[in-house]
Amino acid sequence: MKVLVVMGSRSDSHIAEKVTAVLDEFGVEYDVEVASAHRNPKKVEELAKKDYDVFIAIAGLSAALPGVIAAHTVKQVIGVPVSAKLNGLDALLSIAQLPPGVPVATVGIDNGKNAALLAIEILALKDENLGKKLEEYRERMRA
Ligand SMILES: Nc1c(C(=O)O)ncn1[C@@H]1O[C@H](COP(=O)(O)O)[C@@H](O)[C@H]1O
Repeated sequence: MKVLVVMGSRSDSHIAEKVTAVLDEFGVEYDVEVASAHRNPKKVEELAKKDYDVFIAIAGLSAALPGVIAAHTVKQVIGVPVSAKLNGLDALLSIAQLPPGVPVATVGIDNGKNAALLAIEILALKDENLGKKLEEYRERMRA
């Protein structure tokens, strides 16, 4: 099982690092790409049509990226709004307000950590071992 972590610009790398740190911790395989739905729509379409299990799309400003990926796949897409301007409220609203029929899961502004954990929860539906790791993670948090 593999996750695609895609960001709209290299300037979002600090958020992508939060995502990959958690995926590494859980031993989840992933690829990282930079692709903008506005600047390079063909690349975004090609990536969205690849056989990943979950997509994590990181974007600031108008943040079309998660929704455009969702337009090309029926796999789960998790959007991470980035605080590039307006404290990230612009990106949060863009990602949360997809039209009915094309859902994107949204986490908090800059919250790459939760995006990774949500992706792991989705993968854990088919991977008992990952489920156990999530239980242990929660246990450590409680302690
Ligand atoms: N939201 C998008 C998309 C997209 O949605 O396709 N492409 C770039 N961006 C965002 O523009 C911001 C500024 O990008 P630059 O720093 O490259 O100017 C970034 O936060 C990026 O995610």
